[in-house]
Amino acid sequence: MPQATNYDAIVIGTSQGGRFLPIALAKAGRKVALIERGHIGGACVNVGCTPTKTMVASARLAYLARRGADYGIHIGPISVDLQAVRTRKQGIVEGARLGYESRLTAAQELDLLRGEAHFLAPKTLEVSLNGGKTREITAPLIVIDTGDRPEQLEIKGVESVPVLNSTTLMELNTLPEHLLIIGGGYIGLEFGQMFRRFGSQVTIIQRRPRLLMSEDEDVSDEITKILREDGITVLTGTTPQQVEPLSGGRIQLTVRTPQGEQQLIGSHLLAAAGRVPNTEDLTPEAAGIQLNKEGYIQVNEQLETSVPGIYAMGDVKGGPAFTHISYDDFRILRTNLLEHGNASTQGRLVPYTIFIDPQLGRVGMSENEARKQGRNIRVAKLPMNAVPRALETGETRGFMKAIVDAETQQILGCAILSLEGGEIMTIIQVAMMGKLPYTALKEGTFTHPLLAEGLNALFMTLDS
Ligand SMILES: Cc1cc2nc3c(=O)[nH]c(=O)nc-3n(C[C@H](O)[C@H](O)[C@H](O)COP(=O)(O)OP(=O)(O)OC[C@H]3O[C@@H](n4cnc5c(N)ncnc54)[C@H](O)[C@@H]3O)c2cc1C
Ligand SMILES: NC(=O)c1ccc[n+]([C@@H]2O[C@H](COP(=O)([O-])OP(=O)(O)OC[C@H]3O[C@@H](n4cnc5c(N)ncnc54)[C@H](O)[C@@H]3O)[C@@H](O)[C@H]2O)c1
Repeated sequence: MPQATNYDAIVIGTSQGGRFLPIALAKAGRKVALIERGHIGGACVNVGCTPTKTMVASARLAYLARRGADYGIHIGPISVDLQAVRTRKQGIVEGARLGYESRLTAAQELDLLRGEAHFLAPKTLEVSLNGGKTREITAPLIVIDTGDRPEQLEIKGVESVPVLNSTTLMELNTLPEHLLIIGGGYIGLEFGQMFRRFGSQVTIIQRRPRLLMSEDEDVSDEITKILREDGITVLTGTTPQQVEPLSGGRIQLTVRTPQGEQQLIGSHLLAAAGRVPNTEDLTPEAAGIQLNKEGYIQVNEQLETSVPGIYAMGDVKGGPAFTHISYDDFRILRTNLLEHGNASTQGRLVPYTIFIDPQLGRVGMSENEARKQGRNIRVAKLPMNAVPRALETGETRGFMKAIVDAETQQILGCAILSLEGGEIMTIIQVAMMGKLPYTALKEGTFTHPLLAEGLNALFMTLDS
């Protein structure tokens, strides 16, 4: 093998964090190698946020079209062309990917290596290039942004049936007649509602007692009610036992429910039971990088691994798995590596939005978390049917809820289950960032009739 090429920095993975950091390092005059084995842009652009939210938009249109008559608009029978939905999705994904690719290839002092990285030693990597050759490269600074992938199902008989995951489900050209979904988390819920709206029968099988177990009970319960209203079968506290193929390509799934064993028959099976980190192929053990028991890379608050000079960002380090967190990891590393700062993950707000309809926008503490910490709290809650904008648009499902510190009047967190719940949550997040007391939102003048105006009424519920 030829001699190793020396770089100032190596970044592995081109996701939201991984593609910005090498550009910033290169702009600062460092000689940088960026390695990517798959599509440029990582999971978010190619198989995550971008394609799903594009398809969620198609599904919402189908939903609204079916509700046309409620608004006095008659448009005839509705049909869904899944191939056209997919083509629209592919166009948006490819456009985004090409944009990222051209920015990376145009960057000076940056070598984009298309292949898979494996550690040979703490500061040395071998890259198996996509063309078949290998290269050895070294750098004093290495940043790992290799992400994660769908976890495979461990159910008796699983090898005897085709199992879809979040990536392959989006490549179907024909609509599943009955989609069985294992897992009642983000992916199970977003795809469950999407395919129900496209016209599939959908059953969600959730092992834990509630959907979205880390949310408060009232949030989980309201979401379950909404999904059931939409015609989705939601089975909670239910464990898949065995799966087997039936004639005609159908699939039989035996589950243990709180009421006893039950047989479900579906046309397709989706694994949405969590994700596992992309660490095996990376051979981090060759560098002495410590992993936790689930295989995630252990980092400190500055994102440094157990090996000095090697950092990890994004999903591969465990914890909240969102694109904006991967991007914030980039900010931390840029501050510390290029600006002599001391940024850390400590105390950062982790907002997120689940793109069901109505959306669930969440930030800060849940009521359960605040009570567990023994905080003296007050809880503001308002059903969406008390908000004029929701009534006018016919989108009254859900509620707004905020947790307030009874002594300081500061907002500790919120759950907004509403049309554009993510945007409304962000208004509260900004108030939290500015450390405003809840009274500032209670008394603020907001445009009538916006959904945001509902924040006045939400916090007024604390007057009584
Ligand atoms: C269906 C779905 C929907 C989602 N929706 C949202 C959403 O709406 N909002 C949101 O915030 N988050 C969403 N997420 C989560 C989001 O996609 C991830 O949190 C985000 O992509 C994490 O980025 P990352 O930095 O960890 O790297 P990733 O995006 O996981 O990218 C890692 C990259 O590293 C490459 N790689 C891996 N190993 C190697 C190796 N050894 N050598 C070379 N390259 C390697 C991979 O090919 C990949 O391109 C969704 C995820 C999924 C699956
Ligand atoms: N809108 C968003 O931001 C968004 C959307 C999609 C995915 N994501 C990210 O992707 C990650 C992965 O999503 P996910 O939904 O796969 O995982 P998840 O961890 O959110 O949910 C998995 C669910 O499957 C259940 N489960 C696990 N094993 C099971 C089994 N054998 N039978 C039945 N149920 C089982 C779990 O109880 C859990 O509720 C999320 O944590 C999230 O960070 C984010």
